[in-house]
Amino acid sequence: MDNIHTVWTYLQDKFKETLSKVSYDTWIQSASLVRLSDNSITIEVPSTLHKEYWKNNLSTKVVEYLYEYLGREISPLFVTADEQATFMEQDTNEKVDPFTSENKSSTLNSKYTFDTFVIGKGNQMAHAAALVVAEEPGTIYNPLFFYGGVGLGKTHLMHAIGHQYLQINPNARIKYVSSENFANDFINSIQNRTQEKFRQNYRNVDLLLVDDIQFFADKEGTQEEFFHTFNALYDDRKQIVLTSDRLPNEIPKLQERLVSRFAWGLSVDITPPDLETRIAILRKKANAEGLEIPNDTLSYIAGQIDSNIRELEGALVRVQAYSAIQRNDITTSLAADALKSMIKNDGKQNISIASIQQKVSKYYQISLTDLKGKKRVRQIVLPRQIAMYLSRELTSTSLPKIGKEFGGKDHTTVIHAHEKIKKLLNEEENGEMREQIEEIKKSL
Ligand SMILES: Nc1ncnc2c1ncn2[C@@H]1O[C@H](COP(=O)(O)OP(=O)(O)OP(=O)(O)O)[C@@H](O)[C@H]1O
Repeated sequence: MDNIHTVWTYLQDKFKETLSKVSYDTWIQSASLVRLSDNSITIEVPSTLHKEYWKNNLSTKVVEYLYEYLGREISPLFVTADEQATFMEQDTNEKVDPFTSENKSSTLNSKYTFDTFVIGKGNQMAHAAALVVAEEPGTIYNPLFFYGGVGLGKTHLMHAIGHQYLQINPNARIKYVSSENFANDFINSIQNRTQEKFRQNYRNVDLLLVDDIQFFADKEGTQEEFFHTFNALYDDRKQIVLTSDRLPNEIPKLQERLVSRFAWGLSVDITPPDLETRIAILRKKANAEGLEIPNDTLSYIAGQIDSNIRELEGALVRVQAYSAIQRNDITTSLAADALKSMIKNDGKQNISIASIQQKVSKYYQISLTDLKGKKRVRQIVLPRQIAMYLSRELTSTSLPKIGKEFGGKDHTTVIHAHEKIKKLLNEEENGEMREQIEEIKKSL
């Protein structure tokens, strides 16, 4: 039977024969075959830039090669890692790919393993807890709860637990889902009167991984259902792993009984990586993709992107693509050029948090010390939240870093401020506030 690995190896070999080394390294090495069915395949690529390239330059070849190998016409679909994550979640309840023998792990991203995870100060404890849970599930830390800012490796660790668990128990039933997909599955099951199937799907598993549970906020029916799912699995001593961008008690409108259950196990935060860890992550990614990048260039890139690992990876992809397009080796000056255009593209590089703070404090006539301080009076709190909102909207700075710039506040305070101002701006009666914010923006 055709196996996803052999088909991918065949395609890789064919491309190796026809492409130059640098093209092969840039486009093929960075991709992976994530799904194979009777008449289609899905290839995961690192970015939209790669996706366009595959579509325009490589897709005809894929069809041709697969026809040669499989004797039938197969249409290729290209997805970025983010899109793939969504597909995976949507797919978990339904199809079983007849061509792979790895159905149990089909919901796990093969790149997110313990082997590819770099340990640093900010994630050491989370990593250790993840390993314990993978090896002794359902006993010591149940549930295991990871929380922290965007793109810091929570999902990666979750998948790593799944892979490790499967390695030890090859027949284990594992389910990975985002909280949004859990909610969608639940709603669909009500609409289609398939609630029993839904329950079986979620309760007959050995390991349940639920990502981004902050999106349970405000979804009462889903919380109710999740409460029962949680209880059934917990009583059965099945391991549950959850992630969120904040602690359970900071998730608005999360039922108290869920908050308290989530606290039964272990909650561990993941904080942004220091420079050394960022360099180590870049080095590992570069090695995995067979890229030769001098150490000073790796340090340069790591120095530019200082908090979010997803962005750090994006920067590496950009540098890699830039070098392939320019047909030049990767050097620090090439990286600087590549990243300059990246930063220019999102238009966020020129505005600093300090300038936002200055303009906002001047506009509302409060001191900078108050703006960054802890006073809770309305005349100060609102400008402070507006300044945080603008910092999030107009700069690429991570949430924890914004919090730090505002007198060492937690990233959840920034999330809260951003959400609050966004909501106020959407309310019709707040026209005056919209104008004020526009005026501040113009002055920046
Ligand atoms: N310590 C690490 N070592 C290697 N790669 C990492 C590490 N941490 C994160 N990454 C990589 O960074 C990217 C983002 O990580 P991930 O998706 O796990 O973040 P997250 O915390 O779940 O973010 P979000 O809150 O947006 O869901 C992934 O490609 C992941 O492989």
